[in-house]
Amino acid sequence: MTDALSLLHGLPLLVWVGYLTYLILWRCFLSPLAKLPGPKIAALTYWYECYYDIARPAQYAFKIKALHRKYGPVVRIGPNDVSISDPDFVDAVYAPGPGHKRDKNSKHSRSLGINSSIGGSITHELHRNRREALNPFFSPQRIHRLDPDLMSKAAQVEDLFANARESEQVLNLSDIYFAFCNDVVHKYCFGSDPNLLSNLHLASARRNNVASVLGSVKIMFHFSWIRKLLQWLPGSTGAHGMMIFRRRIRAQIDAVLARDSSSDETPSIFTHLRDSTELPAAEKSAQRLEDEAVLMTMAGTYSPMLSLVIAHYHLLTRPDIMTKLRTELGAHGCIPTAAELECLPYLSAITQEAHRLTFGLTGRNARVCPDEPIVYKDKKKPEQTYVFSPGTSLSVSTLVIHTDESLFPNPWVFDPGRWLPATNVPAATDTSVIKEQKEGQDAASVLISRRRRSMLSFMRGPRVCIGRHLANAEIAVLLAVMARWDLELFETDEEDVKYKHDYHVMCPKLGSKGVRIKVKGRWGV
Ligand code: HEM
Repeated sequence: MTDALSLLHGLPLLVWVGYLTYLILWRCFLSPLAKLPGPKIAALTYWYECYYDIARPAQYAFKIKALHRKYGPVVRIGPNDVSISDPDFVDAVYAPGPGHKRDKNSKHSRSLGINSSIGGSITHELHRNRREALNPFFSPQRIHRLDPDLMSKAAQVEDLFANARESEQVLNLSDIYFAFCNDVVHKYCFGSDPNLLSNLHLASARRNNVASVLGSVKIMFHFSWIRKLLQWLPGSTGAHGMMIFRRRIRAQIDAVLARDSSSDETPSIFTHLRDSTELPAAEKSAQRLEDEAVLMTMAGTYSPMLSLVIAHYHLLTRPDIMTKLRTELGAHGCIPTAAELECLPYLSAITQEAHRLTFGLTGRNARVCPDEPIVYKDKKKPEQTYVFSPGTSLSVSTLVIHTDESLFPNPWVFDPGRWLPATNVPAATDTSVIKEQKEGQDAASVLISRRRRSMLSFMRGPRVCIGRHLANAEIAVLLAVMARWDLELFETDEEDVKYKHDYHVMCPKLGSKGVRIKVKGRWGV
């Protein structure tokens, strides 16, 4: 009897040991993925991933790049994670075309804790239904209706520059652009302008709060179970920052749900979701709408702010680029509409280059095909074919592609010329260009369209960033504003804008205060 009892007590331990042995054997030696090149022993230890992600987030993406250099285009980077570095394989992973499904990797997607948002939707079908409800708000035509809002916010930015010139005050562009994007997206979501641009101290606090949320993403990625615990520890963790952020958003959602359509002053994205007759009730619960709004406001504020400060930093350090932009804008006395600005080739090239060096999402943004194998053929070794079975987590690293020297020579240099035909005549010996060239198409266009196809800033396929047209409209208008002012950098250098850490989005040197400037005057006046 005693023997039987002690056996029973030892059972949980036995089950654990058995399970761990199974994991180690399967993941390291028996699973089809174990045969891939890459850090095999490292893949054995889940802790290796944690170490790189949490202790050395700066190095993680660079580590993947180094692994590709060593092993080639296919590398196993985690127990169930395969990284591919071939730009021509981007669409097979992210945009396979109609009839093919791509789920998200549930572990990767839960690190922000907004599981019921569109971005947190794991399965292809659930994501499609949520996306359909939001799509009408994000077409280029619909975004251009926001021109009056963009113009009035741009005028506010100009007032800030004018006042700072008078008072010789130092301005923080990161705070200003954060506030600008926040006001625009908040009004679109909820119908009212929070006017963060009128309170730059608050904008700075909110920007730092979002940065602290992002700073904790890697810890949450590996230890999502401690979120609940950490959020009650004030100050020290991003989890607490997220709780504060969520409360603010929840108050907006509760206010929307408390009203009905007859009392809405301005229709907005969330009044539309509330009144939708197509969405089932569960999709309109306060909790789900809160998740959706947290994603929308966070993504709609922080990411375009990053592209804007990167563009502006380089315009201020590279007078040749600023001169070309001013020449292109020269004919326009007042700020043209976003639609007009987006047709300007040099301005669009600056935008594209800023997106390239902002890198979109820097972490592993994997896709899982649930129902069919994905086949990859190595171009350099035609005899080598990889077949990834359904359920394999595949990702293409933005850092690896955006700094691929064969696509973007001198990749860390900010060079809008990469996106313009006149400055991109490929060598006559470049047979890959010749092969791709269609009748009547010049070689430069082939090269540029290959670069465009490889860009991952907004991702590709059915989960491509829904806010990309809004982001580009905001950037176009603010680039036109930048060109009208003579500014100089204040205690800011490249370390304040360069990719140093991977916190889901790129993060410059820790402790950076942002891009700061002094206003010398109106340009040309
Ligand atoms: C330069 C600015 C921006 C960048 C670089 C960017 C980048 C991205 C990327 C890479 C994704 C794909 C995420 C994934 O695969 O999980 C994404 C999705 C998303 N973005 Fe953006 N974004 C930007 C601006 C915006 C703006 C202005 C909004 C707001 C209106 C926004 C809202 C969203 C939403 C809601 C999703 C989820 C879409 C889905 O899952 O279908 N983004 N963004």
